[in-house]
Amino acid sequence: MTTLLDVDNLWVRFPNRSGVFDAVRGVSFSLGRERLGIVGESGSGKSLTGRAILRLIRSPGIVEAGHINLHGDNLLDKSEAEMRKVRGEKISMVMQDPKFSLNPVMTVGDQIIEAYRLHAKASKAEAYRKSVEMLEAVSIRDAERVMKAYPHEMSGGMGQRIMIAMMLIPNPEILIADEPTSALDVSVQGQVLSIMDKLVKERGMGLIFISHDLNLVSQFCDRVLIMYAGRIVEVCDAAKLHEAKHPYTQGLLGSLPRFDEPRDRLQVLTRDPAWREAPSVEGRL
Ligand SMILES: Nc1ncnc2c1ncn2[C@@H]1O[C@H](COP(=O)(O)OP(=O)(O)OP(=O)(O)O)[C@@H](O)[C@H]1O
Repeated sequence: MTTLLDVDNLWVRFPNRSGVFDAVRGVSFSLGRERLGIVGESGSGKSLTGRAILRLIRSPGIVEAGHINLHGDNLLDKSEAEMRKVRGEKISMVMQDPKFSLNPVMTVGDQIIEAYRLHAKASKAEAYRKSVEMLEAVSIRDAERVMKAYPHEMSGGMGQRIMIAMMLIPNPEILIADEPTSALDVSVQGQVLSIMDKLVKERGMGLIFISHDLNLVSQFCDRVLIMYAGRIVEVCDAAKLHEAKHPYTQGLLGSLPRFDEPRDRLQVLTRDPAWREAPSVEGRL
């Protein structure tokens, strides 16, 4: 499989009064034209890993890595202006709550048209037509009405699909989706997942899907990196996640409620201090 992105020995550090807190500790992995899940409990470093790739870690946070190569081109060597281009054209990121990403005082239509015209020379009428098409492509019915609406008038699922539509305008090669469906109800979640699935299969996009939901990731992704305390503790084929070997992954799986095997009590995850110290596992293709 072609490697789109290669992350080598990534660290994210935050200086504090007592020294430095290492939130991501030497993570290495690659991404092909696949659905790569990153799972782990809250605070394990999943979101920071995604943000660090796009160089979105704010000061005083520090990002260090051997390289973050996009087609062999190291993103760490790029200027801020070049990074804006990467973010606009090559790698897009969808966050959990689209309401924070959409401008509240502009109609949905004006925002999509503006985003479209930033990337392609087009008349307003042409951009309008394309924008309606884009909304239809993410299964929004009544797209013309939605174009006239403001973000607060949208449901969470609708907002998320609009964000995805906007992210697709530049036809990015990589989409980083950070808990993109956790605020959505199950049927809308299914629609959003199937849109992302299509992008991977039909456009050959690479998807990094960050989630704390192991069941969802095992069903939706191809490969999974399991993170604990800023490191990758295990890498699995998603379909084989239930055969995972690391006690942390087993513990996460054991603490999930199941319908087929009702349990009186859910397992409590006891953490072994040695897990923190073990070197990060490589998640390369
Ligand atoms: N700006 C910051 N300053 C200091 N510590 C931070 C900062 N941002 C994140 N952290 C810490 O880094 C760790 C990893 O954060 P991260 O957001 O990557 O976790 P996560 O695995 O995505 O968790 P969640 O599922 O809750 O989003 C957490 O302990 C968090 O408190």
